Amino acid sequence: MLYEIIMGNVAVKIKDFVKTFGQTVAVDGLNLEIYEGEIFGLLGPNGSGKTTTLLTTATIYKPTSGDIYVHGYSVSRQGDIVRRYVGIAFQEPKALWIDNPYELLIWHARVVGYSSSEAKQVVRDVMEQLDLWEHRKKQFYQLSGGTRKKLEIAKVLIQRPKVAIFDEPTAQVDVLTKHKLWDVIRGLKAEGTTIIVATNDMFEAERICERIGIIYKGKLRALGTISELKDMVPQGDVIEIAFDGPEEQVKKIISTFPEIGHFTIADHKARMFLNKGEEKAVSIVQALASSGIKVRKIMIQEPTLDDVFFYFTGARLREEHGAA
Ligand SMILES: Nc1ncnc2c1ncn2[C@@H]1O[C@H](COP(=O)(O)OP(=O)(O)OP(=O)(O)O)[C@@H](O)[C@H]1O
Repeated sequence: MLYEIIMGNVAVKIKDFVKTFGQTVAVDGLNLEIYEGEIFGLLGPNGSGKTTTLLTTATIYKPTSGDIYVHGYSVSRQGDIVRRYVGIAFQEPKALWIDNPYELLIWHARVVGYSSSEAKQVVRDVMEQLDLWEHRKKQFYQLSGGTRKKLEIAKVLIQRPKVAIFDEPTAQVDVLTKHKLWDVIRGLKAEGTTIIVATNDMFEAERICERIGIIYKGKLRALGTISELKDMVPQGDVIEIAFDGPEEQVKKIISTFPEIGHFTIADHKARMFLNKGEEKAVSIVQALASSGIKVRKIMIQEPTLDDVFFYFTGARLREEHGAA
């Protein structure tokens, strides 16, 4: 685990939330609570309803039915108050009628309440922090994908909202920049910010999210910490042991462990499928060793988040959008 999770006050409560666009049901009865100070990940492939949920939380859309509450305030009825709590980094910069990144961030800083001189200072600080300063006067079309993402994230850093929302913050961004942006997000968490990240990248989810909601076709399919979700996959862990000794004997020993769902033995290698493999591996190795079997190599593999996603949805995250 990356962080200790303390389930505290609810920062965002999503209650029976439905959003339709014409005939399209984008979100279909979502219920979810996000706790103050956590990094929560909404994990799902393109089109699963993540952006719609985030944009509604940020009061850009209104729910078709149900509601979302931010620190107790309804996005449907108290949007003005909700907007004081929420900041969002969109998938792509908007407001591109503004001349350049610097002017965009100055405009944003003024909107969120900085005076003119404060705005200049905070914009410069944040642009320097994100290595954006050299791009400040460029045209938007000249910016790389990574720089555009940073620009959106800069808005959140300027605003310092209580609830910070990031919609696919590192999609199509190079690895170095990804790490930098993840550090920025962790830094906000360290300051006590509640963070919601929408992602279809399981590595991103593993790196930064403490709890995850798996969303697919507008519905929540599973919820938990990453290790809880992995443990929910029946016999999701694999222990592979290479050994010297008679295979028949190894088969007998392994059969005495009821927690091993099934196993195969071939070429002096046993592959066992079970849950909580890390906890069980020691006793399996001890049982083999005390019967005179020499264990040459042991490998424990837990399910990937893609396996978890498949278990709950029948679909693959990777296939549907090709995450690296
Ligand atoms: N403004 C809109 N008008 C019509 N349909 C929309 C609109 N926004 C989203 N949808 C549809 O709602 C569904 C959910 O889309 P949404 O953007 O919320 O998913 P997502 O998981 O965020 O995916 P992506 O990463 O592609 O944004 C999709 O079928 C999408 O086509």
